[in-house]
Amino acid sequence: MAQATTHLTQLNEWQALLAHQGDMANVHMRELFNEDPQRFQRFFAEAAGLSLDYSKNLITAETLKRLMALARRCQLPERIEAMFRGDTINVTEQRPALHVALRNLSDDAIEVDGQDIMPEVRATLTRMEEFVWRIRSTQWRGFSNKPFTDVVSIGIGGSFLGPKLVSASLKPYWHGQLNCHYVANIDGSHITEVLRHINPETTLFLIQSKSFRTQETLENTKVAREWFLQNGGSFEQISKHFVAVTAKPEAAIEFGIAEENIFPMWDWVGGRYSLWSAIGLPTALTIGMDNFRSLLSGAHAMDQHFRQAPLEKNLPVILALLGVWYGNFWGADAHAILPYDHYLRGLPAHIQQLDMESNGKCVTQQGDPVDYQTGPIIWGGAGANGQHAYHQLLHQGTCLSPADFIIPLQTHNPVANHHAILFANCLSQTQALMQGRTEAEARTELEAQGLSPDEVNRLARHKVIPGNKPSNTLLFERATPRTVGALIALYEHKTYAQGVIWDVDSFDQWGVELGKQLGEGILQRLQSTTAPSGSSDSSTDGLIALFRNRHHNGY
Ligand SMILES: O=P(O)(O)OC[C@H]1O[C@H](O)[C@H](O)[C@@H](O)[C@@H]1O
Repeated sequence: MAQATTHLTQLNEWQALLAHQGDMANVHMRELFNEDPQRFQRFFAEAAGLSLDYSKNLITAETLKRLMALARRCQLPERIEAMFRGDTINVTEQRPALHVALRNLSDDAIEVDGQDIMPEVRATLTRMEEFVWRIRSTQWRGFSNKPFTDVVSIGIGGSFLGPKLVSASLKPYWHGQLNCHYVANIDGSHITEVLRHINPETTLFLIQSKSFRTQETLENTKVAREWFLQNGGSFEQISKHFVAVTAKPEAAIEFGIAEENIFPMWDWVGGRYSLWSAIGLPTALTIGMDNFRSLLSGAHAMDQHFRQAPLEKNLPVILALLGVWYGNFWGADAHAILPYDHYLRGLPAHIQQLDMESNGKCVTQQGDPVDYQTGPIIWGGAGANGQHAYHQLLHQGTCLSPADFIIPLQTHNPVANHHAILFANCLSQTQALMQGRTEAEARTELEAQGLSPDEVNRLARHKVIPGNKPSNTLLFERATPRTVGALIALYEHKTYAQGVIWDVDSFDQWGVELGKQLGEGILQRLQSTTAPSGSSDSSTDGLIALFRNRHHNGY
């Protein structure tokens, strides 16, 4: 879909932001807070059980006005509607991106090619419900008639990170009898370590692959099947233990999965947006279908907010525009996701795929090279751990990485005074990033410690913290299925809104394909038992030779 921003950087709204950044360049956030006692209330928004304090940003009301003007000029409201309507917003693959349909709990129809897709979505949820019930109630058992104790999900990328994040986030809701494991990597150690601890009689394998042709997933599935057959299982019993989720059922059947054990996926769901589909089965098995539906309802609440709230109060839009502000006007090329919640520690990895695979693009939807920065490097980890490691760079380093601090008001595990201490750590970080410490303050502190004037002179400048580093604080009551659903959907929509501003296709991932294509040729050269034919660059050839010397003496 063409939009009005082919020359984004030439737009008046873009130029106005450039000029405004010049005005803001020497303003310190300390001053902004001093000048306006209402700053917290002014830059605070809520939706779907999430609260966003975005007052600790390098912004004024004027900044927001100009960012909103850019969003309107880029037709963001129309593009949001286009996504919900099922328009072909994935232009290179010529299809809609309808993850919102998977959590559409309203009665509204959503059409793809004139066909309402909601009946199929609802029917799949009902099938999942029945399946989850049969496993959890022990109606469906393993080959020796024992109930299942372990679920192993085999999948990678979007068929791994999302469900793994949700499973870990909702550990307090796990069914006591079922353990959940994930195998993704084509590194024998991953599957070996999982198989080492489970029993084939009581293990259910879920093969998760939209395309059903992902090398890592298929190779790991072969290993799992072989292990099953060598440890008491038979060919006839495979259907009791192997279930697949895929948009290519014929490939799964050919691979040996029983037709009745295949759950559908659809072309109109991107892998990194698929945890809401049957790809969420490992999660649904462990937390139960009621909780899985709550997860969907949280995401649905965020969907409605994204679709209906004015841009000025719209959480995903605010986060998206702040990202544009820093990436395109302040030179930031990274963004940190810092969950202060043990259960949410997988969030950075999921958002990393979601955001970087969606907006790591260098041409517009029309294929023209962009002359501005698109998606940032997403990184992060759990707080407070990071404070004792990489936060140093946030405080005193030379690169700018705005950060989202994410923390619940209440913990699932009230141990001693831990949660208050955790909360205090989180707030002290955002405060330190914002206000920093001046040289005068550093000197006063050193003098108060009784240091000599020489020592004060020697140390003061090292103790200066520039501050003025932007952060958002995202709060919610507790990590429940509903809030986790809303939180993930928030980042999905932020990603889409940024893709709209940058005019990129947020739903394809052609860059990933090149490595896969080259990998096939290299594998052949590594494994051929005769002298390998073909050559490429000297580095790759040299590394291939090292591997071959180790594995095929003589060649
Ligand atoms: O679900 P699959 O078809 O196996 O794909 C798994 C993953 O692999 C690909 O390489 C893509 O980069 C991901 O977006 C995708 O989620």
